[in-house]
Amino acid sequence: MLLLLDTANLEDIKKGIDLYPIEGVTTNPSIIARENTNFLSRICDIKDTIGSGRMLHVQTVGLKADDIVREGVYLNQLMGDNFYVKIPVIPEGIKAMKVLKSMGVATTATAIFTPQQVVMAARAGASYAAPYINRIDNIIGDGVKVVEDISRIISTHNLDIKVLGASFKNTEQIHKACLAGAHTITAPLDLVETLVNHPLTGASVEKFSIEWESVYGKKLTYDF
Ligand SMILES: O=C[C@H](O)COP(=O)(O)O
Repeated sequence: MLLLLDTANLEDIKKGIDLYPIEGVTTNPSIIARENTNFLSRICDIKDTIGSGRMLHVQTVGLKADDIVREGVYLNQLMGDNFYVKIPVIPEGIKAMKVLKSMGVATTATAIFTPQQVVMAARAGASYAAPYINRIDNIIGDGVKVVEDISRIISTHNLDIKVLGASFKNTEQIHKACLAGAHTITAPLDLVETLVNHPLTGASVEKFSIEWESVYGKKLTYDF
């Protein structure tokens, strides 16, 4: 179970990798546009910030297979290790996944709303599939059930693809997607923080400090 940050905000990425066991970053065109900055220099800054040991999944913007492949090859050469070209599961995207697979470039299938899209992406050679849990819930679907079905199809048919749960809006969706078999989760930093923070944890720590300080004061007893 891996945890990624779904953001292109450098401050959030720095804070996230400093505090938490973050294994990488995912972006899409909306996330980049929100930063309103130069796309390529921001992607390079993200890569420099996370290093080569963490994954980076960057989405293409082309709508034709040739354009997607051209973008993918360029970004892959620029980013080096641990890079995934994130491609929507439109027909031209599936074609691009096949071509990139034949060129040895790793891809992540995104904008997934149905399990059959994952079957298609897996056969086309994608390494990850990103179902949009909250966007499915928003159309009165069941995002977690889609993850469950995807996980079942992957294991039943021994497909070589991992589930990268995306589009989360609350902790419950993340919790249930993990139970449903999501291999990796991507979420913005504020949501990742809700996975750690709990009022009773905070209250317990506060009580420890009060009781310690009532006897020993604020100083530690260690002789560093
Ligand atoms: O690229 C995938 C994002 O996780 C989509 O998230 P969103 O539904 O919050 O825009």
